[in-house]
Amino acid sequence: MCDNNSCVGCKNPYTYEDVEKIANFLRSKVDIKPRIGLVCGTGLGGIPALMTDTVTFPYGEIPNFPVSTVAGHDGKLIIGYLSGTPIVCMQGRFHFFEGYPLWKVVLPIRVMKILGISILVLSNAAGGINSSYSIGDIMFLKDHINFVALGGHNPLQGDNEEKFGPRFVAINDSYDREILKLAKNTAKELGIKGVQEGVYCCIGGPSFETVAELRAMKMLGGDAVGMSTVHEVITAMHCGIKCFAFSLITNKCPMEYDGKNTPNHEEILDVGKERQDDVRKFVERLFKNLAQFKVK
Ligand SMILES: O=P(O)(O)O[C@H]1O[C@H](CO)[C@@H](O)[C@H]1O
Ligand SMILES: Nc1nc2[nH]cnc2c(=O)[nH]1
Repeated sequence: MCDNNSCVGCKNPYTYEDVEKIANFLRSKVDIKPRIGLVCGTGLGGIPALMTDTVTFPYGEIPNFPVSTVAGHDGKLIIGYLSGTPIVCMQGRFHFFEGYPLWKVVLPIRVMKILGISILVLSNAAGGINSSYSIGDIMFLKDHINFVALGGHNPLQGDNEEKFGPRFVAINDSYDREILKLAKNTAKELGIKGVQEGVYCCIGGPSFETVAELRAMKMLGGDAVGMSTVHEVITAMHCGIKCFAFSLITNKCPMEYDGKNTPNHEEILDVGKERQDDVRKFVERLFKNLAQFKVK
């Protein structure tokens, strides 16, 4: 094991106070107290354009923060307002496959917690496993299957930091039912087509899935697959943040051995661009509706 706090096997060295220092750095530069956090997935980095009164921090300028290495992830933390609500937005996230240990992938969520968020909205690009899904559909997550955690990698591993939450945390109710209801009503209000509700499977990546793996996921009840989100959700649940997540279905997964539907990152980015108007409209209205949402 190396000592640079970056390899997968490294134990999380960040105490609550270390994370607080990062939050204090941000607080020293901006007066806004964010209420909601937003994580923009692959190809969904256009959402921050909707924000007002923004202060932008490239990840490289935040002390002790990781940096984004994936195309479609700009690598900026933006604090400002969305639909009148103070928010903190990650324009680009970190992934396990980038070589970061999971505790580092989720570090921004703990920073957001200390900044004061009580709700986290996450987005991602995902491949559709459910045969009734079409490219461009928006799937609201009702649950997930986390193959990374089932395989032994969990962002909460290592010493537990009690100031964030307990050693053992229940995550059977990760996707807040009330926010999910609000999101469904929001999509209905706007007449957005192709809205689904389903189970997101998380793999480590960066290779996509084999046909046999996809068929196994389908048998287990998975509707879509990607390489992110669930680690952030686990961390948010650990420190008492309510979560809502949605996937943009950017491709149909290859469920047959016929060479069709082979996923590639460029097409995934293109679908993100094609659907950005509806996604932006939805996110803007969701945040407007969330402004009235009382966190219990
Ligand atoms: O989950 P986000 O960050 O949207 O990224 C998705 O897109 C990438 C594949 O093109 C993978 O990283 C997958 O997880
Ligand atoms: N793992 C995975 N991630 C994706 N992100 C977007 N599409 C896909 C996919 O088909 N598989």
